[in-house]
Amino acid sequence: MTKPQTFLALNWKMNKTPSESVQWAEELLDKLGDLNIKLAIMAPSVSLAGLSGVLGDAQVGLGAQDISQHESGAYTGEVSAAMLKDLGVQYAVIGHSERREYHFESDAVVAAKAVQAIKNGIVPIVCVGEKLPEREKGEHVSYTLNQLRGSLAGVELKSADDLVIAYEPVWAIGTGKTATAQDAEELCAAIRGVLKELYPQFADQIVVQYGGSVKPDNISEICSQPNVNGALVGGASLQVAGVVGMVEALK
Ligand SMILES: O=C[C@H](O)COP(=O)(O)O
Repeated sequence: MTKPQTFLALNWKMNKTPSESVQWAEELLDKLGDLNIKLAIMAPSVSLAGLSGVLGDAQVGLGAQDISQHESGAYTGEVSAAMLKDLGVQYAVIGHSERREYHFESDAVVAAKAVQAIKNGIVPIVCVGEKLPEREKGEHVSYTLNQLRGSLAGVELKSADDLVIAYEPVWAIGTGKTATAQDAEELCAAIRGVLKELYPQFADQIVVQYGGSVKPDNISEICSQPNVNGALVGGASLQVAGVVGMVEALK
């Protein structure tokens, strides 16, 4: 199987003001050489317009960190997929564990958001992954695959490029505890198995990322696993040097 192109997605979470974002992106573009991978910034919604202006048609893509499950209407505070698309947004993180935990997003809500994204030409990066108790009970595979099936209910694809999955074990997020490359491969391979059932014609080419304390030192080993096609990175994505380090490590 030919692996899909490696995709490094930078999830800034709730960091950087709009003006800091623009300055950061200008510095990154200045320091980045030619890319042999896909690279995109997942920014807070208030920073997307400014970033869109800076990134333009450059080789760095633009993503949001969430999307409304609704098309439009009386949903105060929500941002629709169509609004994001209009700004030039190409990707959206959907169902991140922080949204599942702090905003009580269920698998059904995650699936509805993924449907909205695809309908509007935005690629959802659908996040799944177990917490520590499931890992300790040895239930991490079944838990994550159940979550995946629920989060993809009713999600239809026209091509492999319509969807990205991120496997993020919650115990490894922001803790400095990285899953081993073998842990990442175990789950990413299992995820691909479910993708083969759901989307047999596209599964081999759907990008499956790993996320959780990824940094320049460990990204290469993790992404060299057969079923790992990139990373969703939080902490190490906040400094330009960290991003340049990860891009270099993947060369
Ligand atoms: O979306 C990114 C993940 O939550 C990983 O965050 P982290 O790299 O800070 O552990």
